[in-house]
Amino acid sequence: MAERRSRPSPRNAPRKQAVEAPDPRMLALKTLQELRGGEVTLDELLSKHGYGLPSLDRNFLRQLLGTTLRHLGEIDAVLAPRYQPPQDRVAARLTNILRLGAAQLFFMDTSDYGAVDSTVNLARDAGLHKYTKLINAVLRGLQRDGFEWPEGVEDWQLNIPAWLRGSWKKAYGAEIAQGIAEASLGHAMLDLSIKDRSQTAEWAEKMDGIVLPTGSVRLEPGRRIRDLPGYKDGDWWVQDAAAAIPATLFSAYKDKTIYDLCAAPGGKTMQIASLGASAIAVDKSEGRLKRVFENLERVSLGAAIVTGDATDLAPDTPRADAVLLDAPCSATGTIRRHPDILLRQNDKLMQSLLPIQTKLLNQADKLLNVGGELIYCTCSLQPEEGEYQVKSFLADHPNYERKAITADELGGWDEAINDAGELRILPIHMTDFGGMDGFFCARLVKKS
Ligand SMILES: C[S@@+](CC[C@H](N)C(=O)[O-])C[C@H]1O[C@@H](n2cnc3c(N)ncnc32)[C@H](O)[C@@H]1O
Repeated sequence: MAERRSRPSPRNAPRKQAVEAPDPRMLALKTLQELRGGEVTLDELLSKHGYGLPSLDRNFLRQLLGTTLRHLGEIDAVLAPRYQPPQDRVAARLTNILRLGAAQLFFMDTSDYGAVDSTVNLARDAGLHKYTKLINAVLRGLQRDGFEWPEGVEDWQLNIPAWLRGSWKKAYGAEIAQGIAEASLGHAMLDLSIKDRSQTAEWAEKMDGIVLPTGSVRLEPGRRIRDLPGYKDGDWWVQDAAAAIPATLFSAYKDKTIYDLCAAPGGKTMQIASLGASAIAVDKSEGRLKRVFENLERVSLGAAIVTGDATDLAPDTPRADAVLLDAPCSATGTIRRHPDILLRQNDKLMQSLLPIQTKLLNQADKLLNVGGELIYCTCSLQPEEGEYQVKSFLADHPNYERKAITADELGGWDEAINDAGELRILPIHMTDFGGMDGFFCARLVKKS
């Protein structure tokens, strides 16, 4: 399926312009190379590499990378019979150049000539002169023969890595797993949280959006955030509708103190503060905490901010009435927004996060007053990071019990509440409204 994009400045643009603005295709290659490390996200790399690019080129960069990542399995399958990566250190770069070329050829509205020619130029500019003939031959072959679809497979089977397909099938069954996979390859809507929740309907009307049962305002994607009414005055912030649910469960905590562990960039901190509670935002990343400061400032809300590893807080750190733990996770529920997860994440990496989540849960217990509530959530579809973590925490902490999340708290929406009273949101939920990110949330009470 073709995806629309704006055209970048042509490669044969006047020399002066080419020197001033870096080639977005070269930046796309650089980004793909850096994504392989697994640590840095596409959004972080896009802000680094896209910074200062003219907006047309920045859009093209984002679209080229998004398209390549969403179709990576198909692209690799169509390249495989025509190209064996050379056994030298340029192999990864060469493969990524071909992937970018094939993405433009088959999934974007670049002309065939433009896709082949610009990819050959990219290889030359990247210092791979030796391989320009090979690239030209592979892409011309693809252009001539079209997309030769491997037999007996569907696109989601190629584009979603086997470890994810297998884990979703095991957790949810074959049919739901396929639905999750297909939905994950789509595009996400634009969701907003309104600072004054009593004004939600008015803001939705002003922005031509709808109000979801859970209270978020939903807009069509592609709107320029800064141009929307209320942005400058800080009347709302961008926050995925599923991720916005946990903090709304604290509606009875006005004037109470709540730890927001793993808080950056601060979506949930702003929600807690807007409920009239005192938020203590803790995050180990100084860089990401800057975003919390900036966000709070824009929306004129306040919170205490602590920079540090939440698993390593001083033993005399004061306790609070509630703790929200939005633990670091594989984020496999957010592939629609972050298609780089398909390339960066793997089973081993996900497994390596489990002990950190357990440690953070144990620390959350130390910070919570008796009688208080601990809300644990992750934007992962993997039960190891959600249901199993909670089950094992409860087994180790008999002084806790689940407090079921109810449909009343979610505006009557009950599709995602499981038998244990936890929230297990799947990307196939709320399809009539454009779907949801995958998400898990459980509420636990400290009885003694
Ligand atoms: C899922 S994001 C949090 C999103 C945030 N709660 C929000 O709603 O905007 C996870 C965050 O956990 C932080 N983090 C990871 N390990 C941590 C630790 N041991 N202590 C404190 N923060 C940690 C990361 O820096 C990252 O900002």
